[in-house]
Amino acid sequence: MLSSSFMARDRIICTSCKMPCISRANNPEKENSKELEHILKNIYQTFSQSINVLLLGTGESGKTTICKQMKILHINGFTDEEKLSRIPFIKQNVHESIFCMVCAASKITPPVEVRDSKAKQSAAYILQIGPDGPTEWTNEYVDHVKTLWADPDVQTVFRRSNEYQLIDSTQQFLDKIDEIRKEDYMPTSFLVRFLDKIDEIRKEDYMPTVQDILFCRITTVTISKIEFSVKVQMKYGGGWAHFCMYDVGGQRGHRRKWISVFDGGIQAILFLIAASDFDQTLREDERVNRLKEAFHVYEEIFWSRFVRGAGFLIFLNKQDLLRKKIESGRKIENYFPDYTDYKQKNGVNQSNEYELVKGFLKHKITEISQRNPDAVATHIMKNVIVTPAAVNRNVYIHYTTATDTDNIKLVFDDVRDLIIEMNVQTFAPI
Ligand SMILES: Nc1nc2c(ncn2[C@@H]2O[C@H](COP(=O)(O)OP(=O)(O)OP(=O)(O)O)[C@@H](O)[C@H]2O)c(=O)[nH]1
Ligand SMILES: [Mg+2]
Repeated sequence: MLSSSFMARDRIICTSCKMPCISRANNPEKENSKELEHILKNIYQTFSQSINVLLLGTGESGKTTICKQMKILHINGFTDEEKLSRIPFIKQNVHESIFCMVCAASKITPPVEVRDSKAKQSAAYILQIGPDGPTEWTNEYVDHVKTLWADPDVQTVFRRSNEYQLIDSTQQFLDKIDEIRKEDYMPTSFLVRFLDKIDEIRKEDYMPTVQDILFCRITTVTISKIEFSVKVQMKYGGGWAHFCMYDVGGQRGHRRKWISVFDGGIQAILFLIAASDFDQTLREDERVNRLKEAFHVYEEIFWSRFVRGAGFLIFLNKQDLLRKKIESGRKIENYFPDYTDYKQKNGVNQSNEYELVKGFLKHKITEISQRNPDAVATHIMKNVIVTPAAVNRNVYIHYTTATDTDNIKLVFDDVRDLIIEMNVQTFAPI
């Protein structure tokens, strides 16, 4: 938690004026002090200019999902028009999931044979459609998808999804069909969580829910910007802080565009790492472990001279999936052998494996952030990194589930205060 001297205790907010809005503390001793003048000036400056936050992280770490959450939390959610515009992506995600599993069945080692004759027919049908999906969602198509998803062999392929590239929202989209079919089905956002909504999705009047949108993966975004204002209350003043959040593509091919965003003056970086990625490989290079790549990229960005002045926050994201994996017996030490050593040192009084893994990932990040700059190698982004700058900054780590609005609301409240605090300190005298 934060230990800032600027954190809200005496909440003094001026309600009559618009942004930027600063009120003075009603404290006669302090009011005239130089220190208070200085603090107020710094707060004023922070509030009167936009705070640029850059979301970074490798492909599918959850950056776009965080932006969608900011829209829900700070900009009245999505309009009907925006929701409707997501339908093609949702349909594409459903097809991508099922097509991908059918293809993977014969390719993984050992392969999985789909034995049921009906499911076999469905698999052939889906394969013959190809990766782009059907031009129209007919009943025939939907029935084939459902047959496959219900098939135990396809479920086996699904459980082995770390051995090939499957999008994370697969289960959410495909699971819920039966629920939705029920007579007493209430389409609350909780129930409608993108599970096997396929019956629903094919309908002419289908309107995606916020949860559908959160779980929908949109591959086309390379750089997008979202602007919002949040109310901030601090000890000596408060007001509306204006945030500009930049969402960039995270796959290797997109990373060279990151530099153009750095040039705009970035006050804070939210670096996302999909914690559940430990047993998966990159979509763009199946020889490379996803989590190892995330750590490499983190290292390069952390030491980059381009972001020297920026505050740094790390989201260890996809905690829901990490927990599921660990609780189902997946072993992180098979991919990160140093976990065994960490466990021996730290696991004595710790029976909860998931908590230990969380601690281990945090430890890895701390280790990277404390490395001797001279030892920092450059990997993928060698054109961006010049000389590692002398960086002296704290590293703040949050465990997040980007698809959970409540979780992100809580985390962002902390992050907001921290970013403001970092920026107020930027103006402080040395
Ligand atoms: N279960 C779960 N799924 C998540 C979480 N965060 C993101 N996802 C899903 O992961 C997929 C990728 O998320 P995105 O937000 O598109 O990732 P990104 O970082 O923008 O990816 P690129 O744009 O390719 O760099 C989407 O299907 C999201 O719904 C999470 O915390 N839990
Ligand atoms: Mg994205």
